[in-house]
Amino acid sequence: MIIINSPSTNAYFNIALEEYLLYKYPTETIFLLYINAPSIIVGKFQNTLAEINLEYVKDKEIKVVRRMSGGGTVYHDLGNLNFSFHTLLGKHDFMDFSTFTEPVLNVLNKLNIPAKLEGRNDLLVDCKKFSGNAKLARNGKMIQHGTILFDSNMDILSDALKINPLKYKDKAVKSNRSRVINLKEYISDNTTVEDLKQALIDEMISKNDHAALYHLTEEDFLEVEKLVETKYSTWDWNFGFSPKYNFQNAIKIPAGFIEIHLNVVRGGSIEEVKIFGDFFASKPIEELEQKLIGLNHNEQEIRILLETLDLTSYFGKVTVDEIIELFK
Ligand SMILES: Nc1ncnc2c1ncn2[C@@H]1O[C@H](COP(=O)(O)OC(=O)CCCC[C@@H]2CCSS2)[C@@H](O)[C@H]1O
Repeated sequence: MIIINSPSTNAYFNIALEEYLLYKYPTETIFLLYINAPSIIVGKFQNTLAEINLEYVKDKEIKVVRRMSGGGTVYHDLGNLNFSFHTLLGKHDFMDFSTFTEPVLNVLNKLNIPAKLEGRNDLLVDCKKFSGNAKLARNGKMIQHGTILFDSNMDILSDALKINPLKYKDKAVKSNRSRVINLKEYISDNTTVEDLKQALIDEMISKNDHAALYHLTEEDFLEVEKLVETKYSTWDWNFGFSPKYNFQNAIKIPAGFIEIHLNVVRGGSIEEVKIFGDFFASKPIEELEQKLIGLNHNEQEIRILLETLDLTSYFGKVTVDEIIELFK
């Protein structure tokens, strides 16, 4: 067993590292640990925009990253530890989460934390969730990974995942929103998330005869960085990859209100647009609708278009910023 303690706290890097390891080590068992700076990790089959509070996330410079495994959206920060088991596919029951949550529960139970696996894939203490777990199969291997909320900022977690359920309609996987808790509340001494990480490494070394720590090489870094650049830091993967959806929103403007309906296809581009409201315009609104078709549902791209147009001729007196609100 290879144990890797990632030296990076960059969520793009660590999520890319998971994919990289699948191909670098097609047969080895790996135990990977990583901690990410503030970030939101979205499940592979989710609609990112429907799961996150985009304005808040941008404001707080929280990274948004889509991972390879299914399941819901979680928040990470420096108080949240992630653990990841990579094994040969077929060696274990793919539906069962207990084998790879057991080492974590062992360590926590030794610290007198009454943690348990509940439902299919959550670890709970006193009915509150501190760990979400997910799986994926690829290249003959499987990864089971999970979070551990140890000392995370729960206000930011909850604000970053606050959504308006009325704006998006889609068949994407939805998150299972739960009551969450930090394990720190169950520990009286000054144990840190790093101590917990070390305890997990010690547990794996003591239970596995051939466990050895591996340090990423310069070449590993370069390869992972390539994946970051081409996939894990891109809008196309993190947002555009979402399944098709319908979006609707309305705003007030000085003259009245504007309502919009968008159909967005996989890949993120706008396929259909309907705009209506009680504004008076000199130009037909269909002309603007037509210009929006083919653009990505992405603030930057829409802003570039809006800035070239005379919006007043469509809506009466409005600003670009007002109309941008319509698309959020
Ligand atoms: N960090 C963290 N840990 C545990 N639970 C969380 C966390 N952040 C948010 N949540 C809660 O879980 C639900 C979503 O639950 P849901 O069951 O929908 O999704 C998951 O659990 C996915 C776990 C993915 C684990 C990967 C491991 C390494 S990279 S990410 C969310 O709405 C919150 O209520």
